[in-house]
Amino acid sequence: MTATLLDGKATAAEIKDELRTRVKALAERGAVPGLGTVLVGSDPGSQAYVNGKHRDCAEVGIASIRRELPADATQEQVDRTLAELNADPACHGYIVQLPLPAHLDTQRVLELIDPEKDADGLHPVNLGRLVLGYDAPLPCTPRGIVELLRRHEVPLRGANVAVVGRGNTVGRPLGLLLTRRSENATVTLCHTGTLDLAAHTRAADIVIVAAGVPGLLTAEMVTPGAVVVDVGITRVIGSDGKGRYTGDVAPEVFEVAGKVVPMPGGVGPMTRAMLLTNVVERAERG
Ligand SMILES: Nc1nc2c(c(=O)[nH]1)N[C@@H](CN(C=O)c1ccc(C(=O)N[C@@H](CCC(=O)O)C(=O)O)cc1)CN2
Repeated sequence: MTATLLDGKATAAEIKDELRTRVKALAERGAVPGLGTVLVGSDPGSQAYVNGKHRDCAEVGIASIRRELPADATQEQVDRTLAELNADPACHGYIVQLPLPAHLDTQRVLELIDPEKDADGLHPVNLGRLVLGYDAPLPCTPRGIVELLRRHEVPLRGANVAVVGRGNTVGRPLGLLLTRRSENATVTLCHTGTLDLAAHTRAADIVIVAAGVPGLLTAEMVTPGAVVVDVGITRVIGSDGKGRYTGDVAPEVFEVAGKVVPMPGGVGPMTRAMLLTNVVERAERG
């Protein structure tokens, strides 16, 4: 048996089509949603991701606002840039591309984003709102995973879900999303302190791996027919000396699982689509 692939790229394209219609409706009311990005330094990977976000904006009709600072930018310069975006009425939401250079205080930077303009949904106020079940921009990767599973009719209600990884951007908020009444899944949040990881993943209907450990999830750790979601994305150097990205799911898992969200082509494109969704929703609220 080979698993059915849940295509994040195609699903993200569908979502972008829907967003294009919503953006047109906003334009008829004289409102153009705007997404801002703040890039500090010239890391090629981060530049590529930021360029991708602006390409996505152009595709759906969202206005792009780009702020670029040198790698040696001071904390003050960054703070000033965020204050400008917070005050800019054309900017409905923005993100600070991570990781930031080591001399900058990432937590301070994230906290300086106006929570109402937090397109990544990572501000402590918005994570707190998620805990309390209040309306808030949702973190893009967890939201993208839930949306992809929903659109591919993977039942969540009553499902046993093992989430591997307790990071603040994926694992922890994903546990919160999946246990909302609207999803009603039962979540086991596994991490480096988990004693018998395989026992938890084998007991799960859905296994979501966001550990950043290439090949961590092997075939013996998955019950036949389970749904597996690969969130891992680690840059490795192949035997040919070339760099490439690899996920957390070992290739043999595809022979055991019923459905797999692969990397590439799964969670990454959905994360990008959810960023656009957060900005359009913000603009629709006026
Ligand atoms: N402020 C943020 N910084 C970072 C985030 C984020 O969500 N917000 N995530 C990553 C980088 N990132 C977006 O910024 C991102 C990474 C990967 C993908 C993606 O689509 N990946 C492809 C595979 C790799 C590739 O082709 O480049 C895939 O999964 O198919 C999208 C966005 C860190 N920083």
